[in-house]
Amino acid sequence: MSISAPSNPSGALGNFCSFLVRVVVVLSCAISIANADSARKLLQAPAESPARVPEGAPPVSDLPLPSNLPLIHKPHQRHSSPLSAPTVLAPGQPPFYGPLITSSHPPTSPRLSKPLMKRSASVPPAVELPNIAPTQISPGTIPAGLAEPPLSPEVSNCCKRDSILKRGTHGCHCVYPIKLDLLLLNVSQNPNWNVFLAELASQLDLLSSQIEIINFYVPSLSRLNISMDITPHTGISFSASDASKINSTLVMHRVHFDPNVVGDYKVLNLTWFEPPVPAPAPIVASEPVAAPAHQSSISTSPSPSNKGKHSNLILIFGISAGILVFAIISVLIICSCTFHEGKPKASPKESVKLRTIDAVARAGSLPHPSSTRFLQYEELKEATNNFSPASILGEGGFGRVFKGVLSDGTAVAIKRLTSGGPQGDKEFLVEVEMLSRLHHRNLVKLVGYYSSRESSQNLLCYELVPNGSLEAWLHGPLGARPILRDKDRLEELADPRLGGKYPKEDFIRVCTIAAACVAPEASQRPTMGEVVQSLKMVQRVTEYQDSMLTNNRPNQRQSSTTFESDETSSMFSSGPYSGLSVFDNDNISRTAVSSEDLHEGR
Ligand SMILES: Nc1ncnc2c1ncn2[C@@H]1O[C@H](COP(=O)(O)OP(=O)(O)OP(=O)(O)O)[C@@H](O)[C@H]1O
Repeated sequence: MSISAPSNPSGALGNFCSFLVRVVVVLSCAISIANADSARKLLQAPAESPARVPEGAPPVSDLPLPSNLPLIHKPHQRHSSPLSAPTVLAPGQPPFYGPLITSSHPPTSPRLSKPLMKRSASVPPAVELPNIAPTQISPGTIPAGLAEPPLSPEVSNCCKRDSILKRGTHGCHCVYPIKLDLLLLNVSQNPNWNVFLAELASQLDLLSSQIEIINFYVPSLSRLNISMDITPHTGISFSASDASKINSTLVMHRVHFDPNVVGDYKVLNLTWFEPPVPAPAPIVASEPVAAPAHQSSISTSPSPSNKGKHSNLILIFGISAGILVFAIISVLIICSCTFHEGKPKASPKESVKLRTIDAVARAGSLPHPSSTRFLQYEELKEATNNFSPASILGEGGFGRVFKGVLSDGTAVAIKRLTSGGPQGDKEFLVEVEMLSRLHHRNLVKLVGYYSSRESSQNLLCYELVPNGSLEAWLHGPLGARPILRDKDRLEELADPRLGGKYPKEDFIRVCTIAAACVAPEASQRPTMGEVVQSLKMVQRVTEYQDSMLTNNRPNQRQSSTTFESDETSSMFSSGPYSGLSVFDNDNISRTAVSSEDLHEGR
């Protein structure tokens, strides 16, 4: 019994799985690209949409904004995350004067604060302010009679960029200030600067000690441009809300100075410094210069806005990862199911057989054929009575053949092959595989086999042919040939049931053909085509003679064109029987045989 192997289900499955995996990979790529695009858009959003109100400054964005609202610059960009790139504090509200960038001030005093100097390198010059341009008076000088503002004497190089030394502290205690430039419009001849600072501080909810004048500039007689550093009372920088509050208080003119001291004011610039926030990755999607120079910005890092973007990104990546994992698991499940469906379901009996074959294959270390039964050596040994000489059927070129009966009652002929070595083992198994697939009614069926590399035993088990071989029947002592060679014994070959009632001439002709077929040498035997032609001639001669007898026209036999004789023909063209022609007297020509007969093989 053979077990049909599946038509390579693993190959088709492999192709299917590979297709699905490709689909998943393509989907993943698409998702990644989409994510990257989303991320890029999110990252670029602040720079591309400068008019967007930052979520990070709700106190400011909620405020009613005056037309001359100065914008706040975000000085720190070097270490800032792109998500904390400058955002606009006052969308669509251009300042009346434009911002007064510190760098546009003439370098007057060496006491300009260090952050101011540094920032001038990275911030482009701003809009010119013709109304407040200096006229006759040198910057940093003060007209006679005008009381000079008390400049902060403390300058230190120990602080980092944009930070300044906090006044009144020991050591290098640096803080990030808010820099404020005010244009005082009506400065008295002898203003009390302490009163000015006190008024400013109290109306900004600050302490006087938090404000220090670091520079001044006199554009005209009664006007004075004054630069101040506002330092945080606690911590090292102002919070976004504190900065926004100071900004809005100033620009909305909620601060009122004594008209006898400095008069009204205009806010020229307010810059809020904060410590750089270390970014996890050097993402510099939006450089500081990318922000419009005329717009101040306020940004915190991380601001709530950026947190929101981060959470959006995390959400997108999370969903994408989830989809990817789900797709991969689905593909694996589908592949697994398809693979199990593609497997042939062997019957219990076949399973046992396959297990046996597997076990033997493992033991014998050679792949064993699965298309026929693997028989146990013990069974074969028992069937042949331990390969006793009495069981021998015959011996061929590859070993002896023993007669036996298997445990299930099947009569078999067991051919025990002589060892052919390792190569012989391999060839044996190949042959078994081939023989097991050959099925024909004229071929002896292979029942099973046994093979062991260790014991060098290879046995084939065939169906038993009970009546002996053809050769024995033809050439053996009781066979046909000895009788055919003796004309006196030919009658022994005729079926006794005929009782001698048959055409004797025809019988002789058929015996002649049979004798030719069992010639000792193969080269002397006729081909099958010749045998068929000869038998047909025998039949036609008989029919012709019958017809002649029926019509009572015996002379027509000689004139028949069907069976014209060439006088040289004989029944067989070669061999010892070539001269023997039982048809000679009948003038039967081989050319009378129809062409279709010639195509019949041996
Ligand atoms: N299936 C069978 N049933 C009965 N007898 C068999 C069967 N197979 C072989 N024999 C006997 O065993 C003898 C040896 O057969 P085997 O097939 O080994 O050799 P061979 O066919 O005669 O020649 P070769 O070795 O060239 O194949 C045969 O002559 C026959 O008598």
